[in-house]
Amino acid sequence: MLITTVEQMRALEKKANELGHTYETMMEMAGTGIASFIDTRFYMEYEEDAERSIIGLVGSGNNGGDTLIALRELQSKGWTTRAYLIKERDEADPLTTGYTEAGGTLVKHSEDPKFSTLKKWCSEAQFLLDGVLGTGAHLPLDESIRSLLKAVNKYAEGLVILGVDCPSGIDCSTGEVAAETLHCDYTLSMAAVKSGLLTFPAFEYCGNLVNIPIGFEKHLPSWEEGLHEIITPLKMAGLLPKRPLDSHKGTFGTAMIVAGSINYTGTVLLASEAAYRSGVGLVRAAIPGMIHTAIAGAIPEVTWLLLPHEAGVIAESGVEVIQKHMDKVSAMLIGPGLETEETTRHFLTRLLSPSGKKGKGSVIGFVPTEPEDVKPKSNQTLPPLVIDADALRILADIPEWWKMLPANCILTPHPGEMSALTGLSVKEIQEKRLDLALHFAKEWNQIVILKGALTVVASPDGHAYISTCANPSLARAGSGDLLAGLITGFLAQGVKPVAAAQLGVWIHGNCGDLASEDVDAAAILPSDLIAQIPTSLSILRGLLP
Ligand SMILES: NC(=O)C1=CN([C@@H]2O[C@H](COP(=O)(O)OP(=O)(O)OC[C@H]3O[C@@H](n4cnc5c(N)ncnc54)[C@H](O)[C@@H]3O)[C@@H](O)[C@H]2O)[C@@H](O)CC1
Ligand SMILES: [K+]
Repeated sequence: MLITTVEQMRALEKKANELGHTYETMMEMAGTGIASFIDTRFYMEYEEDAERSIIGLVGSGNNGGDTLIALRELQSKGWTTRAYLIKERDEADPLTTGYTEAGGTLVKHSEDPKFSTLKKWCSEAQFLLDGVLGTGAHLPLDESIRSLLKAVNKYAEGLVILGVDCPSGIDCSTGEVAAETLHCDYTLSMAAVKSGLLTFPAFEYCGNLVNIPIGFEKHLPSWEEGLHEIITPLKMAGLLPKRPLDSHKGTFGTAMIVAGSINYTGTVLLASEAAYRSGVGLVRAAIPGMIHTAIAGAIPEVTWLLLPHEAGVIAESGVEVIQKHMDKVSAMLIGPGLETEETTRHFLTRLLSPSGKKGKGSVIGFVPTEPEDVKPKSNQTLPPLVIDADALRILADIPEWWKMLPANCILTPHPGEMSALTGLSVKEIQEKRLDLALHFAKEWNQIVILKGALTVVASPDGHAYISTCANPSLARAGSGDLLAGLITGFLAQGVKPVAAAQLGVWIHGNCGDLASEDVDAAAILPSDLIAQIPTSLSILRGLLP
């Protein structure tokens, strides 16, 4: 599903119109598409004709036009339909006459100044189509529209509300929301979701997003170029790595998880288990050796690489141990629970960069058996990387840190880490999530996953992919380890970085939705989310032909 700004959409429609796919045709397709979605989606639930009753709120613009056509089509499919005209439309408007000729009932607000008909209709209907305002809306709302929406808010309780293109009262460019806006159960987006809806609080009013094609695809074959996308399960299913029957563990790669410290042990387990459950052949966790006994029994499948430590954090000389064991590692996650001590900073910079300077710190406790004179390999020899959590914090303190990284690493900052990396405030970041993620992905030449509700995956090529998952069960310590582990697991199986990032983000969000289906989200732990990965994967595979 694609995302457009209002300007992009207008330009596309104009071009299609010039090429002979007229505005009238697009509106006809919009209206019939809405009707067929509603009829198909709700047919089984509301089989009795008497139960299939819908009111359309019809505004004066094209959004109202879409709505009249949809009502006409539903009327001819056997629904009981009623059109409530907010403002006068032209007497000779063919959309109005087409609707009444199909047998539809129509009332004008001027004939119902106290909304008594509206109230009665609401009490008799199951569905409400909100076609008051579309992309032409500008706030503040006129008093007439405010009073109408207020009345509907009062009378339409319990109805299934479907927004035509957007919930009326939202500015589709800025995302600004009028207080009277109806909370929709579905938003039926014409051709693409309008970008303003993918901001808060606008998104909270949209319900489920549905795409309604308006038929300009064949006239504008390259219309999708340059548009951002919503991460959809259907697309994700196509990105899953294949599982050939004659496979062996080597077929699915090896993920190395460089993580953990004396204070953060569980993080290693969460990331490692998530990587395994993504389907990877082997997970090797590179940890400060002293925490091994505490966690080794927790997941029998994980293999370990014990690194030297200083007071419980990975020590600089861990670099040589890792470099000796890179054979077959097909993706690496660095960061969860590392902490940011001096020796770990040196460890990270030397691991990432051939020019990383040796630090002065001494190694206490574990002494590596590997020789000390192994030269750091060029950073270009590192496998695909995911950089998360404390590794991001460490990098943030290094001027032009991104130059130390190979291109196309996956960085997974939450807004606080993004703030450390960019020097911007969390507020500034949250206000312009999409723009900033794209800006910095390009500047750093890295894939940026800006986490949080409506997570953005921004690629350095200027494309962004947005998750429409907004589930508070994901907002908990440890949830990020799960995401980073999943992505690393997919990378290790050979999935391309931008695809692995999207797969991880979708499955992570879906695990939150699955885990909170029948229980309170407040009680869900990241380990409950991990338990949902197999179900989530089978949902995706079930979508494959
Ligand atoms: N242009 C096209 O080719 C297509 C447009 N489509 C539909 O058309 C919509 C856009 O149509 P329009 O440009 O006519 O815009 P709208 O249907 O959003 O309505 C604009 C009208 O609302 C009034 N208005 C705007 N802000 C207001 C406010 N705050 N208070 C009171 N009145 C206000 C304007 O004066 C104008 O009369 C889309 O959202 C979509 O539903 C679809 O039919 C597909 C094709
Ligand atoms: K609308």
